[in-house]
Formats: sequence, C-alpha cells, structure tokens
Amino acid sequence: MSTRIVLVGCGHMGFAMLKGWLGGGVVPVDQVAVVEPTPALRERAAGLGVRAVADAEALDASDAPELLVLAVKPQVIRDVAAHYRHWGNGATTVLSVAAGTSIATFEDVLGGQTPVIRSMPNIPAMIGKGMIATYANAHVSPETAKFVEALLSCSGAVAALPEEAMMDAVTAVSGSGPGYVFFFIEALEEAAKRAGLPDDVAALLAKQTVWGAASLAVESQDVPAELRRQVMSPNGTTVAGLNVLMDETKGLGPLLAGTVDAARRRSEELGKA
Ligand SMILES: NC(=O)C1=CN([C@@H]2O[C@H](COP(=O)(O)OP(=O)(O)OC[C@H]3O[C@@H](n4cnc5c(N)ncnc54)[C@H](OP(=O)(O)O)[C@@H]3O)[C@@H](O)[C@H]2O)C=CC1
Ligand SMILES: O=C(O)[C@@H]1CCC=N1
Repeated sequence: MSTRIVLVGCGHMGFAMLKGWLGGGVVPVDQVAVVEPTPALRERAAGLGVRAVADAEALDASDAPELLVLAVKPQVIRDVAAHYRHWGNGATTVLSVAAGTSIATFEDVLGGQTPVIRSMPNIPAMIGKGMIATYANAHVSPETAKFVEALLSCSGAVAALPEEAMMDAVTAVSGSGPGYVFFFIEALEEAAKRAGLPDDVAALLAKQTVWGAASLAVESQDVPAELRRQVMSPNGTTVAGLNVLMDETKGLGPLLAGTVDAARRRSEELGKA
C-alpha cells in the first residue's frame, strides 16, 4: 500500500491533527507515515498505528504521497522542507500549519509549480473541536482540495480564506486563541481561590463555567451579547463584575485588541525571518 500522507513533525500540533484524521476514519493508518526526530514523540505516533521514522531519508523518495504535511516550527521549516524537494513541482500537495510562513516560501524551496495549502489550525483539533483556516495556491487540484477539506474537517470547523494576507490575523485570533482562553481559565481559578473557595472547587468552577458558556454560545440562536444580557440581572452581581471587565480603557476589550495585535505582528515577523 503506498503512502497517501507524510506528516513531518509530530509535536503538539502534528499529533493533534494526526489524532483527528485517524479518529475521523478518512484515511487508514497504513496510508500515513510520520517523520519525527524525537524518539518519545515517534513512539507516541507509532502507538496510533502509523509508520513513524526519524528522518526524511528513511522514506522511499519514489513513493510520492498525495499530501506532505509540514508541522514543524516556522524557524526551521525552510530547511526541513528542502529535504522533500524531490516531491516538489509534482503530484504531491504540501499542507503547512506553520505560523507566518507564506506559500511563496514553499514555492521558493520546492518549486513554483508545487501545489501548496497554507493552513492555521488550533490545539482543540486534538478532540475534533479545532478551528482550521486554509488558503491554497492555484496548483492545488479540486480533488485534493476536497480530500484535504474532508481530512481537516475531522479536526473541527474549516474556513477557506479569500486572501492569504488574512492568515496573520487568523493566527492571532484562533491559532493562538486557545492559549488566551486557557489563561482566562487559570485567572478565573485564581480569583475563585482568592474569593475563599477550596482549590478543587475553584478549578472545577473555572473550567465548567468556560465550557458551559462556550457551548451555549455555539449552540444558541442568540448572539453572545444577548446571552450576556440574559445573565445580567438589573443592578445585580454580573453588572457589578462586568463594570470592571467592560471598562473602555482598562477592560478586556482593549486588552484583547492589544493581545491580538501583538500576536498578529509576531506572525508577520515570523514570515520575514
Ligand atoms: N501549538 C499550537 O497550538 C499550534 C502550532 N501551529 C504551528 O505548528 C507548527 C508546530 O508547532 P508545535 O507542534 O507547537 O511545535 P512542536 O515543537 O511541539 O512540534 C514540532 C516537532 O517537529 C519536530 N522536528 C524538528 N525538525 C524536524 C524534522 N527535520 N523532521 C521532522 N520533524 C522535525 C520537532 O522535534 P525537536 O523538538 O526535536 O526539534 C518537534 O517534535 C509550528 O509551525 C506552529 O506555528 C499552528 C497552530 C497552533
Ligand atoms: O504560538 C505560536 O507561534 C503557534 C502558532 C499559533 C499557536 N501557536
């Protein structure tokens, strides 16, 4: 059986996506190969049933996959991609998840006719609840585009972007976003402890509140602002709390705007490095 997908880099994001694909049943395990230099991570991937090797040289160069997924750090992606130059300008489509790295970078390293899909997933892909944005160059065939959409859908919601330039903003919002939300949970837990609650109760309240509110926001016909109003009893406790959180200069609104802007600028910088 020939290899349909080669996944290069099976760290946090690569493994999260691999789990989603195999869980979704879109591709059988014997059609996926993983390249990962770290032995423990290679063993973790092999534990899912896929073939896992330490470097590109361990793969058969004549066995060109339909998809070459690059899930390594932006700082090394150019050097890593160069090991797969023999699959450029051909039938193999490159799917990148790297922050900042442009399609032009892959065309430069692998050849200008190489089909490339740039994507930005996020870590909840691990449990099929990710957000994945994509942008493809003109060389990607409709059949491969359909296969990749089915594959990525195993990991969560998929949105095709109208312009590649939007990828930096997407990275700052949904790519990094789980990090912001995890910190919100940590901060709510800390505040709960400071308010006198035991550690285990504080941890449970923080996680369950964010999970419940996020689930309701996704499932409800009402927009989040309407759901918020439903919690705000006149002159009640929520109003008192939100008066702090919604402060126009020091509240969460300007703080998040600054947060997303800093992450977007860093994504742009990574693209220039
Ligand atoms: N983490 C996240 O939430 C998200 C990450 N991304 C993107 O995903 C990419 C990977 O990030 P992340 O998973 O967090 O990083 P990790 O460091 O967890 O994973 C990258 C893995 O690639 C391995 N690697 C290094 N060189 C090679 C090589 N030549 N061949 C194969 N594997 C190699 C690394 O090994 P070693 O450590 O030994 O170098 C590491 O295990 C980045 O480009 C990032 O921008 C995108 C969206 C979200
Ligand atoms: O922090 C990063 O650079 C990567 C990209 C988005 C999430 N993690």
